[in-house]
Amino acid sequence: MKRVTVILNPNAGNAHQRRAIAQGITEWRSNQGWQVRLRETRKAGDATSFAREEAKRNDLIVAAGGDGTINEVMNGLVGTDTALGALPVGTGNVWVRELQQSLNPLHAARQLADGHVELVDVGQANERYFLLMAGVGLDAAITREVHSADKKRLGRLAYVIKSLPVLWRLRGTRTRISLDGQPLKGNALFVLISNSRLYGGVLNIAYRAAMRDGMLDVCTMMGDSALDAPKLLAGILFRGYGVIQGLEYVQAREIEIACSKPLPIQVDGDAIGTTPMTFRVVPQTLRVLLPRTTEIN
Ligand SMILES: Nc1ncnc2c1ncn2[C@@H]1O[C@H](COP(=O)(O)OP(=O)(O)OP(=O)(O)O)[C@@H](O)[C@H]1O
Repeated sequence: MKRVTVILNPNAGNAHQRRAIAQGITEWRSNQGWQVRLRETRKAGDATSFAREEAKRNDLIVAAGGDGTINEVMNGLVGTDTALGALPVGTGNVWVRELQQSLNPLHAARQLADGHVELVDVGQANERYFLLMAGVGLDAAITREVHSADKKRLGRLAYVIKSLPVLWRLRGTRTRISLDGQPLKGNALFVLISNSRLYGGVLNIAYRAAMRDGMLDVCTMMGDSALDAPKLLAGILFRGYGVIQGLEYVQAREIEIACSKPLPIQVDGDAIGTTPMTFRVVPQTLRVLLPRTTEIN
């Protein structure tokens, strides 16, 4: 018998999605014979402490929330034998999209019942682990402006609206990056350090990323202001890394970033601090439960 704890962020999602989760749990109990407990978070940070506690007595911890809740749960599971599962109740649901898992929580629960476990790499930003990616500069500045009420009201459109004033103010910041000891300097607009491929659920920026290769994929976007953004975006879409000026793609195990002024940093969609920061890969350290048909890169 499988012992499972579902950690639910009651702030994410709507009543319809929560009913679907309750239905999924009922099916796990009756069809799979799983012993399932539900715990609801009350504040940011709860999901990590709950996951750490529950990892001692469970085979599987399921994060029911958005990517932020999944990130908090995986921070409590790294290095344990307990697997991470996800039920999508968030705004972006990038992890669930990356796994080609259903965005309907009940269908996603059925896929997990029939799923398989794989061991994957995670990234680390100073002490904080990340599953998908870390962003320095532009995207973290936008993330800081998007509050959970905005996401509830506007969904993913909140990111588009909040990006406009951030883009207006955007200026390149003198930045030194060390990629496994190799220096890279320039005026950074945005640096993406990725463990997985799908950025924001829509764009394959780190198109070579693989979650079991023991590497992080680093995309650096240098420039003076948002006027450089269309060129850089075209470079990303047409894979012009190393060809378009200011756009580079490198794989590394350890990345240090320092800037002339502190730049914001986000991991898995939540703002966590500012530069300077060191990022590293922790290879094959997290068990994840995937739909049967999903093959992880
Ligand atoms: N009960 C709670 N009250 C307030 N904040 C919470 C609670 N539970 C979790 N959080 C915080 O809310 C953040 C965002 O939640 P979550 O990721 O689940 O939803 P979302 O932001 O709508 O989705 P996405 O990350 O996919 O955009 C989490 O990173 C976590 O720190």
